[in-house]
Amino acid sequence: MTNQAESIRVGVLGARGRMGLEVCKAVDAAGDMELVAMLDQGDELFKASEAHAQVFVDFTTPDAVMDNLRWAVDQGISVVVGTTGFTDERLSQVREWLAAKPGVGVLVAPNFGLGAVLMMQFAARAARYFDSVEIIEQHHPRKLDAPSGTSTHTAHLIAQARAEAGLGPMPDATKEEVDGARGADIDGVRVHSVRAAGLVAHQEVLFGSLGETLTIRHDSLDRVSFMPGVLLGVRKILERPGLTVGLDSFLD
Ligand SMILES: NC(=O)c1ccc[n+]([C@@H]2O[C@H](COP(=O)([O-])OP(=O)(O)OC[C@H]3O[C@@H](n4cnc5c(N)ncnc54)[C@H](O)[C@@H]3O)[C@@H](O)[C@H]2O)c1
Ligand SMILES: O=C(O)C1=N[C@H](C(=O)O)CCC1
Repeated sequence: MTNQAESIRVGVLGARGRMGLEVCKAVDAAGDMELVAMLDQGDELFKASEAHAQVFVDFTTPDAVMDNLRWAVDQGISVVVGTTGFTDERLSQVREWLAAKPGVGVLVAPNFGLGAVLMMQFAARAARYFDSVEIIEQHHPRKLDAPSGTSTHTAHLIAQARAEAGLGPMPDATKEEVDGARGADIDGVRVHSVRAAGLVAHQEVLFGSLGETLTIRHDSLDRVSFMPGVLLGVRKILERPGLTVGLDSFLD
């Protein structure tokens, strides 16, 4: 049963989108949360502060998210962000805004699937033991960006682990005859983006070494897979001022 006195007041941005609709349902069904605002493109953000939202959940677009974040942080509203497109420059900008608002928290998580978080952790752990690694991410064809936020984050983690282990570039004698044939180069890791009807969100990390390969794969078969992670973010963000990147540190 909802205890109104302790409920977290949540506003959803991108509420009419694929993820936003799912988040509204999950927040509405959570006994410890109250859905106080459902906003999409064209709606005025001040409606959420009028509704006294304590936390925003943003699943909008890479073009929209920074303006939303700026406004929320200025208003003292903490934000759980699933929207992709976060470069190092964007993260530095958010840190700057937060420096002026010490009580406010922002969580930017490239993937809220708990299995996906583990897949990234396992990939980072395996990285030092293999000569080669490539990432194949697969998504539905209405996705606006490539490569995915998850694959970019995974590539950063792998590159960091390889650098810490003193590994050099991967063996690869191939001359690319057609641009793009070898995928995108993210921190020295090749990332291949597949878009096909019927898919939701999937990623394989393929490692190779002498006479063996290791494949780590995660599949989100339905957008409900992201909801436990989103709700965890909402529950924890009010105790986590400043910027947090990735859901990892919110897990026990
Ligand atoms: N982190 C994760 O676990 C995760 C999971 C799924 C999707 N995503 C990301 O979330 C984002 C949204 O994905 P989606 O599939 O729901 O997209 P979508 O296109 O279905 O939904 C986006 C919604 O945002 C709305 N919107 C656009 N500008 C807005 C603004 N200024 N204010 C409020 N709403 C605005 C659009 O009208 C649309 O309804 C993408 O960046 C996607 O990559 C992240
Ligand atoms: O459907 C999407 O869009 C997704 N985007 C995220 C990404 O870019 O990694 C997470 C998975 C779903």
